[in-house]
Amino acid sequence: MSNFSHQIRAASALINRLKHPREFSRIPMLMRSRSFTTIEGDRPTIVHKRSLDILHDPWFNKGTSFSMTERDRLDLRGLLPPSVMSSEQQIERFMVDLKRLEVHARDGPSDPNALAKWRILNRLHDRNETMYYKVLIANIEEYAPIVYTPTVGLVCQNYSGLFRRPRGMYFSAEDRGEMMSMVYNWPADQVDMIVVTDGSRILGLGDLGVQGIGIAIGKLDLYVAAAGINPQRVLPVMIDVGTNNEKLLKDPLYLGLQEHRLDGDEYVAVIDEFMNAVFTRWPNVIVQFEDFQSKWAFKLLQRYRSTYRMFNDDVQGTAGVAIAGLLGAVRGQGKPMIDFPKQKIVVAGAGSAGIGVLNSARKTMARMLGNNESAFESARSQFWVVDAKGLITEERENIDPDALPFARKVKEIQRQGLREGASLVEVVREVKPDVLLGLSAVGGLFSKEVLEALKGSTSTRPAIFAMSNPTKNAECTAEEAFSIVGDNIIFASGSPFNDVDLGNGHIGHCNQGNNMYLFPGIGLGALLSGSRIISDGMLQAAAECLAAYMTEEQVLDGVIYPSTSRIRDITKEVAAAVVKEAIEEDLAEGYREMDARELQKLSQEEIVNFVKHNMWSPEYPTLVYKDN
Ligand SMILES: NC(=O)c1ccc[n+]([C@@H]2O[C@H](COP(=O)([O-])OP(=O)(O)OC[C@H]3O[C@@H](n4cnc5c(N)ncnc54)[C@H](O)[C@@H]3O)[C@@H](O)[C@H]2O)c1
Ligand SMILES: O=C(O)C[C@H](O)C(=O)O
Ligand SMILES: [Mg+2]
Repeated sequence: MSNFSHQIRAASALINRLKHPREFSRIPMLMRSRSFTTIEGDRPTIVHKRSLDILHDPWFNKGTSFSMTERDRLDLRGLLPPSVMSSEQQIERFMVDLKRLEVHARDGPSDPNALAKWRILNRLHDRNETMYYKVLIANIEEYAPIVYTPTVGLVCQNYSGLFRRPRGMYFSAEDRGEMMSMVYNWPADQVDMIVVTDGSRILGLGDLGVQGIGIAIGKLDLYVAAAGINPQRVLPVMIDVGTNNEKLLKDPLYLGLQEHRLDGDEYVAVIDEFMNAVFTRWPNVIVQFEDFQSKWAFKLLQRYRSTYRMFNDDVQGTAGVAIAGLLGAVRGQGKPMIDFPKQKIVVAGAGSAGIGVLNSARKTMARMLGNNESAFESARSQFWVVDAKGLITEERENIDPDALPFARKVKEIQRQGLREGASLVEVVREVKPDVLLGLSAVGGLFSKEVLEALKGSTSTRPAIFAMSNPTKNAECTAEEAFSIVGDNIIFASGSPFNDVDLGNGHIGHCNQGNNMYLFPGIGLGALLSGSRIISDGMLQAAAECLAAYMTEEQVLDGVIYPSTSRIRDITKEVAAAVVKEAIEEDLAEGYREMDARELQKLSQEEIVNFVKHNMWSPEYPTLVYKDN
């Protein structure tokens, strides 16, 4: 199908799905004629170790849950207290310990116990993965902010002190020429998902060097919890090419290479070598690039996306989540989706995330306007982009080529009473936008003055997206947004905030606009489709699916993203949408016994079931010992 007709079809499908969100998102769960074997099925797991080696292996350890017969078979008798516990009892004991620290888990770093909770959870992760994921999945709303954003930011900042056991792999600039053999040091013969970072832009915390590995670990925790990727098949990776963080360069306890970052061709050669090595050992793996500084994020994406199964979460995952939220904000104003191209959008931040969102929002508008050149051009004029130097116009010197398509024309902005470099408050005051979206990494950027200016918005219900992470980098808090701009707004933030009591019996809803709603489904869908690449269409399908997940009633209540507690269900739907799109684009090559021809035959409902039955759940398998 040509790109053009595909996009037309996607636009009408989007409108259709959004008209009938329930039908699309609540596919009946009953199994139909076709049945699928799960990745694991009910087969026992073969282990080649016994005794203490089993107890010390978090992949196989069941702790006090080993039955007596298993204790006999695996030479464990006498190595554990005699009482055999059910996994529920095990969790109950663990939770007593964890709950001692219970204060306000959702407050992230402002919760003085967040790091202590992370430590307790991390120790469980290190000794018993099945139980760890059981706890995480059952309490995802409470513990996502601990193992993921925002606490993971604090973990990365304090990594040298927190480091106990290694998790994942480290490839350093000193490993050049060795990576192809090094990948064989990883114990798993099958790896489905790699999240890789070079630590150069960790959340809004800047260059954290080797300490950034925490981000890859946190993202993969969600891959297991939300997408049901088997934890034995995930691999967090840190590519340590040095750091430009002067504090770390001087810190005698820093665990990474204490030299300035490699750059230019040398840097690219390291990443090339890594990609070649991992795809040689695991040809079906999916590699998610995470928290690379913008300078490299786009270049590496362009370099690899048509040859490897990879995507950049900050550019592409964030774009999809933002589009879903922006469409939700239009519906939340009581307007039809098709009004999206009329929205005036001010974006603060023109880095990997901001530019990713802008490109995607512009394309979505253009599709709705007829998908031709003039539609694309007219969509451009809906955006005003402000970066560290103020409003970006054609007069900007040494303009970043990625930002150039969004530079305002001088005549245009003069008419609006603006100029090159105008401040955010001036832009908001003059433009009176429907949406103010922040991906600047500057905490408090949406100051009282800026929020006051937004009160002049021409929208009936202005939307504020304070998407920067972690909490202290959010452009404003939910409290500030509701108290200054008023009750009738839509608010979303990258890190979780509590809902706001508006004092009149009403609640100001705080949405979490975080790419966690998409990346696990994109990865799972790409894996199960067996697509060789991750196409724009697959990413668009993921975003549309998330947008369609919310009902009319919810969006009118200001709820534009689902609750984290729904993340496993959303991920399944998103993955199914990605698989379906891969099939339609003729990219799907199949997964295991489900080859491309079999995939082609599946109905929408069967695709959802196929996804569901390939999601790993944290249940202890029967262990069978076999000599190596
Ligand atoms: N919510 C999410 O899902 C999500 C996803 C990706 C990134 N993020 C967050 O977005 C932030 C930015 O990420 P990035 O990769 O684009 O970073 P980046 O460093 O590449 O870009 C930051 C941008 O903000 C601009 N900026 C700096 N100061 C500014 C100011 N005073 N006013 C306006 N703009 C200013 C910079 O000029 C730059 O264009 C980070 O905090 C990150 O955590 C959130
Ligand atoms: O990690 C997150 O919470 C979202 C995003 O990928 C970010 O870089 O901030
Ligand atoms: Mg990120």
